[in-house]
Amino acid sequence: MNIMEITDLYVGFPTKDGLVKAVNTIDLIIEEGENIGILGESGSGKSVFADSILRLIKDQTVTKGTVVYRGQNLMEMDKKELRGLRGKELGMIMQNPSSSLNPSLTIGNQIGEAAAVHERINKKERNKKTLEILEKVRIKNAKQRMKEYAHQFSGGMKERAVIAMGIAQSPRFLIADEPTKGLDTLVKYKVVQLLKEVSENKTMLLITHDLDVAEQICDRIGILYLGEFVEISAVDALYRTQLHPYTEGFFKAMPKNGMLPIEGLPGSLIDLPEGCRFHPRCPKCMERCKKEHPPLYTKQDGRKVRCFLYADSE
Ligand SMILES: Nc1ncnc2c1ncn2[C@@H]1O[C@H](COP(=O)(O)OP(=O)(O)OP(=O)(O)O)[C@@H](O)[C@H]1O
Ligand code: NI
Repeated sequence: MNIMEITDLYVGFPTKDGLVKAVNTIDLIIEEGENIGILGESGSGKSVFADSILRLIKDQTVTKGTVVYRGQNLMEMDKKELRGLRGKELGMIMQNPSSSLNPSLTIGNQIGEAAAVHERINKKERNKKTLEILEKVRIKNAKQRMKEYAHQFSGGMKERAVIAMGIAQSPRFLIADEPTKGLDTLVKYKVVQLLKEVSENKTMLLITHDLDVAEQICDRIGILYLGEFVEISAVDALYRTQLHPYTEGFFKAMPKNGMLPIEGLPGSLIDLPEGCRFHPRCPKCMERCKKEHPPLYTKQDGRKVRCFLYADSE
């Protein structure tokens, strides 16, 4: 069953230099229970995409398209309805724990607040619930630690606290933006284990740069380039073979694959490259790619790829 259907999603930021087309355009169907990864280099639009689903983007932004979550179009919902869904149905694990944790509130208070938004519960119940959540994200000595402040927490512990806030109301759908960023290998591994646990029986949209993290957590992956998907595929198939030349480059740029950078720089989001957006950097560029914008082709095995090399494979 589909839990979310995203159609023609577009997000543009008006700036003095022109319209920054950060998401342009995304179609994606997410099935209930799956973990879907969104990968792409810095600036490809991952965070804007995630934020736009929850309508966390400022009002003056130009947004188009529909995001239908369990039959309701989030883009047309009024703010009050939307607030009712956030946290309870749609949980968010924000990028950057340092800015999403309030330095002047204890960790316990913040999680308690996140847990009790829609419920009138007394202090004792609230503390009990907070303790349960902290234990769920495996923060040791939770009773003591809930009285502490963010600055007393290590990087890994802060990430756990942010995850705790995201899952506080047991949402059905979790969005996690770079939850392993800046963590060293061992801590990262533990956070990955935790994300696997907390996403059981949930749907999760995970944003990451990290191919190892995505491989461990996700069932399916979408690769973003300049605000659009260039490839969407099941994890196993994708890690065996990459179809799009950009995806191939992205994999080769990973440290364990030789760290071979993709030549050139991503084009401008204000003046998007004509034709295929990747063509100026593509080692396999053909004449057609310079003029025509390729659609997302669906291959017989279900993999999707936005590249004319696969024009005959549908
Ligand atoms: N408020 C804004 N006004 C103008 N441009 C913006 C705004 N917010 C984001 N952008 C631009 O949109 C593009 C996509 O940004 P986004 O944060 O989604 O990238 P990302 O893929 O999440 O990158 P990272 O991996 O570094 O987190 C970037 O070029 C960014 O500069
Ligand atoms: Ni981001």
